[in-house]
Amino acid sequence: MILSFWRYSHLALAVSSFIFILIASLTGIILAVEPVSNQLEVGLASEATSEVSLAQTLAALSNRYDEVLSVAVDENDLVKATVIDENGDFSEFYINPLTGEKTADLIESAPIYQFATNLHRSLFLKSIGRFFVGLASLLLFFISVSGIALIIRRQQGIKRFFARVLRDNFFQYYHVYLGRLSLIPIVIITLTGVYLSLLRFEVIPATSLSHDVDYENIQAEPKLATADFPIFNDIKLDELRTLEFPFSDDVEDYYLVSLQSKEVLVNQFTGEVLSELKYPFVDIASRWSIDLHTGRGSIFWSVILGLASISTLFFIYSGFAMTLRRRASRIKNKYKKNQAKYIILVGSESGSTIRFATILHQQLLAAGQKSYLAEMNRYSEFKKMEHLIVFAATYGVGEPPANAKKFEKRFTKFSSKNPYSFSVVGFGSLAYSNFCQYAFDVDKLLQTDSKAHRMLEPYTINNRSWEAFNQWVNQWGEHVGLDISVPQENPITQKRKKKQSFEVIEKTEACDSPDDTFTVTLKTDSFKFQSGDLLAVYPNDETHERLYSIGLNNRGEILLSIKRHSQGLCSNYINDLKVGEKLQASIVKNRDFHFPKRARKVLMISTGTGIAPFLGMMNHNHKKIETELMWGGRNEASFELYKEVIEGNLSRGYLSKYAPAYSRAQAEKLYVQHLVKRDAEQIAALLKAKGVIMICGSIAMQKEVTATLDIICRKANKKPLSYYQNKGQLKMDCY
Ligand SMILES: Cc1cc2nc3c(=O)[nH]c(=O)nc-3n(C[C@H](O)[C@H](O)[C@H](O)COP(=O)(O)O)c2cc1C
Repeated sequence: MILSFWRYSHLALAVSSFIFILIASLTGIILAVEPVSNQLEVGLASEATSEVSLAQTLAALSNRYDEVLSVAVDENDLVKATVIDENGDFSEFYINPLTGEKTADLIESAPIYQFATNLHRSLFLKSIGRFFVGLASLLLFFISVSGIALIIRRQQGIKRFFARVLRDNFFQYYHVYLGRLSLIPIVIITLTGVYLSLLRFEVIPATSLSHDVDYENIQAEPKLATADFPIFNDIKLDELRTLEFPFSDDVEDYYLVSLQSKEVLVNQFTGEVLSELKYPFVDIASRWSIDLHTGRGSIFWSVILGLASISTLFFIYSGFAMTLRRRASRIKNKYKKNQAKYIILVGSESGSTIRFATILHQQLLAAGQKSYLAEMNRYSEFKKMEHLIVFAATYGVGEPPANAKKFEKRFTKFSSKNPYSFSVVGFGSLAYSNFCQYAFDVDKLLQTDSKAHRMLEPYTINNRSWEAFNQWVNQWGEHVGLDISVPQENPITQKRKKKQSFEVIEKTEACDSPDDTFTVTLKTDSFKFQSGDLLAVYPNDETHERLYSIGLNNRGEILLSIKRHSQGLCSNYINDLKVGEKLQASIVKNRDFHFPKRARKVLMISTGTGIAPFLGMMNHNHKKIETELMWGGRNEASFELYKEVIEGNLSRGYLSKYAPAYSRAQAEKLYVQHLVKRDAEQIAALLKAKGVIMICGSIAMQKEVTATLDIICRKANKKPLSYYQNKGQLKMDCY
């Protein structure tokens, strides 16, 4: 519920103000360039410093010009003067404060900046426009606040606000990632924008100082030369905002000196201070607001403001892309809830699970079955229900998604009168330590109903795998006696990966290996990839793909290790390829499973063909990061396939240690989790010292190893394994 509130607020605010924010961001980008170009343009003009006094500058100016009207220091700290020259002409320019010499003309704002300024400030609509711009600024501030709440929730706590973001999909990832980076500038831009609007509409009253001068007793004697006024000798140029000269020779007219924090009136003949008043807070705050909002005077801050504006454009785009994706997964039903025999309930946060559920729902309808699809929060009594199917994603720390939070309560409230069968499918990601936890919780809950009969064990689907979903539908169809199947081509991730030919340049034969395993080396020209990325191979048609973990050999070619399954379409297809032949495949980036660039120590754990990415990683461990490989296979003979690479890397120092766990080499079975347990102390120390553990291989092995690691972490380091996983110290790619 909490999440929904923030999410809907975030979205509603964004929708209601998006046009204004779009205009403000676009013009903001243009306006951020102006202070930078101004500073570069007047780069040679002299700066005001604490070395030069106002008196020195005034003396220099009076030697050069007939009449001086004012001296000012601008936001770039450059000194400018307004003078009347020998021809009686009025001019304003930058000066050298020591000589009074003109150094540069004043910069005129280019038409593009004037246009952008007007649009940015008032949309060319004067007061009404200014009002909407101010309001949009306030709304953007609230969007930022609701965004902070969403990030805290997503990152599982305020303390983890800046912890690594686990990558779910492109838009979500960068929305969060950039959101955190640009948060502070955006909050500053919005608050200062609101402040300036309040000032403009006099909600915050503008201040003017009211000096109390004793005109009765003003003296014109003793007369001093301006350059000898003690106050002008005391004022250094870096303290000055402006100095306005007296209008006339009347003794009542004075010098008006604006300093950074106060305003001073100075007798034009004697140099006596007539009045001195500090600026009120509103004035100081206004100057700060203008500087912070416009970036004037600071190239660094202008660049930050420009980047924040660009990020805002990305937030608009990615935010709407995510929303459209969610809306695309709205639920439609043909039958009423009490008419349907098949009830499909779905728990989904960002909508993808709804799309899987919809596909099953449509297949059932196409097969002439009465199916009803609903969100888990809408659970109630379904009078004709015979089969309940729950598709549940997991969020937070093994928690239900937003539209399933009320499920438990409703499930205990509404009980079914008739017996029914149920099957739970969990949607999650192995990148999280509580893989599909919520689906298991739902399965447990359903088992408490005496009318319910569990037809299938909970089935888990990692990263929206279409293949896994396909398999489950077939399995479930068989159990309920329905001939249904899902489309072969994944309609959810329609975006096709770019395919290319890969040439086989080396290969071993599965039949020569005791484990029916072989390696194949492939070459391609243009794809960029790293060890740990995946190769999606298409055996004979476009629809079936199989993913293999890539290792790079010394020449930068792809090395795959594949176990041939007797019925395996893809493994047999690759095994039958001859050197020189080509296969169609594409690269799938797997950024979360790349070799860490900065870790002090790395422990690689794998079984069977899961060794492939690690072979590649060690081949390219040029920095010689201390790296150990634990590998589980049947016996020494299984190791033969990889022996040359491993021994070569051990002797080069690219691999520090190789620890095998041969399950069948001795009477008692030895698995990698036993090695992990044996080396518990070193592993706990490795994690403490910011080392990284990488796991690749079967899911069964992954479960055993992570359970053992969790015990070690809790015992030795008093922290769960998820603590290290969240810090990016545990990387997994299991299948
Ligand atoms: C913030 C966040 C937390 C997540 N937590 C888990 C988790 O604890 N366990 C898990 O298996 N998957 C977790 N996932 C992965 C999602 O369950 C998975 O991406 C799922 O396919 C999303 O389905 P949906 O699009 O229907 O919401 C998480 C994803 C995000 C963005």
